[in-house]
Amino acid sequence: MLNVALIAHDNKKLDLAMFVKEWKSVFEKCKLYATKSTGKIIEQKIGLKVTKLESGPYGGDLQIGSLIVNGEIDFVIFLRDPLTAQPHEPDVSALLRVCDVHNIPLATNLATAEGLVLEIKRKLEGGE
Ligand SMILES: O=C(CO)COP(=O)(O)O
Repeated sequence: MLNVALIAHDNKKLDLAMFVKEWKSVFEKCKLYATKSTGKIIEQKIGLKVTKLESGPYGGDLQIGSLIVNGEIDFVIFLRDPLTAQPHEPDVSALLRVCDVHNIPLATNLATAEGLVLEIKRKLEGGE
């Protein structure tokens, strides 16, 4: 089982939901984690089960970061809003940093997310 964290800032939540819908056949084979509002949208709009953590501004990014440190996340898709300042920017940076510290594949835009989901699909199909 592959563990995937899905996170999106408000202006990117629709993009993420559409992306997850497009690749539902892949994501339904993964264990999904998300920050609270992102997870709710994925559950309600796509019908996938998601383990929901706190909302990003309330520490959810740090909780995902902690899961990464514990070796419990294999892939992260985090659609950030590059045009809006976030009150919890230090938490966002910390999450990105632990991905790099632990060499966890991280997509922060749809183009890279596409590449990442193809890699998830390849792994699920037993590819090395
Ligand atoms: O703020 C976030 C990531 O930094 C996402 O949090 P929500 O999914 O709760 O909106």
